[in-house]
Amino acid sequence: MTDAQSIEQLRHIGWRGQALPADGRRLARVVAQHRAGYELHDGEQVFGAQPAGHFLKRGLDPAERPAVGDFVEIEPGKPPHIVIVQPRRTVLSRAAAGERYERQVIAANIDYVLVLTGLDGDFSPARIERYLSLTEGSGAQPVVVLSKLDQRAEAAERTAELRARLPAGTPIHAINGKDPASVAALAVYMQPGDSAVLVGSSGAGKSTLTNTLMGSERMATGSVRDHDSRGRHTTTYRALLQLPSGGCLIDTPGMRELKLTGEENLDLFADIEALAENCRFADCGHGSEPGCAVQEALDEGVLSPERWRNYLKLRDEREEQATLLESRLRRQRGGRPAAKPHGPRGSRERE
Ligand SMILES: Nc1nc2c(ncn2[C@@H]2O[C@H](COP(=O)(O)OP(=O)(O)OP(=O)(O)O)[C@@H](O)[C@H]2O)c(=O)[nH]1
Ligand SMILES: [Zn+2]
Repeated sequence: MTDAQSIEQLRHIGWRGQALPADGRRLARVVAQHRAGYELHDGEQVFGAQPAGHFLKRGLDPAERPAVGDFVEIEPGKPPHIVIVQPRRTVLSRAAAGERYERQVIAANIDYVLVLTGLDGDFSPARIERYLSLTEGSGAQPVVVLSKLDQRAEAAERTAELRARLPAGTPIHAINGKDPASVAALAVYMQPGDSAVLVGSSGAGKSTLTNTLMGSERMATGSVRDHDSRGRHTTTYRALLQLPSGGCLIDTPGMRELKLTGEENLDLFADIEALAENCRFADCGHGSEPGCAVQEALDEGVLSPERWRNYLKLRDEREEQATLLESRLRRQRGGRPAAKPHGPRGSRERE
């Protein structure tokens, strides 16, 4: 570690603050969390650190502990200690598995979630919608990236199909992940102070895109690693990449296991929920009920059956999760019933 930290350097690890910490503390970003402690990046190098005692207190909300993506203030020492977690600008989280209900922070301070899908056999609007619903409420902006533009004749139709289906304003980019000129369109999401994560199924082209984004710098680092004992540096190497465009790309294993938590709003389907408000019966099951606005929209081709099915699937999953969440909260409170996140609607005909 050098003496003075530069704000310029911190911008390249995604920091957007104005004032450096006082009292001899330094600023760094959490890039990985292990049982044995944290791995931090200070804009220059990666090093290990321990949380200060107050983070280990029993009963502390786990969300208050340092998490991947956090900017933390550290006190020097061997090892250095994390004393403060700076306020988060965004939080990607999920309900943690386990006996007690807990929210687990997957990554903090992520500005853009790049949802990567191939225009080939990987193409699935339903899966894209699922990823988009995961970012709802996080503060991070989702960006849909379609790879393999060079490979598929039907690329234009698929892109158009998606544009018509997703909420207006969702950025969609079709690219060839191997071509730097094509990938350059994504640089707007990776400027100094920006942090992006890349999600998508295996084979979608995440590594290919990452390599192209990194350009020659990544290749240089890659060849160094090849002479290294592989594995040992892998986490460090992958966890936070400083991009030539000035921003950074964070790669955390947690991002690949995102699940719906029961708290999503499904804002993405606001039009369907508005449509259902027009059914004759307030508790319409949208099956064979008379006066069902959803069936009418399906019949008229205004609503696509595929999108309707995906909405139902995500809604059921959300309700299942919400029930689980409620029973966990009740157990935690010792048997007292909780307010239901999504209560049943009254069975009555509308006026
Ligand atoms: N032609 C073409 N091929 C691509 C493109 N993007 C990825 N590929 C190819 O698709 C295959 C899978 O790409 P990867 O980058 O390894 O995919 P990944 O998402 O990192 O996959 P995992 O590591 O399994 O998660 C490779 O053979 C790439 O060369 C693209 O835009 N155009
Ligand atoms: Zn209905």
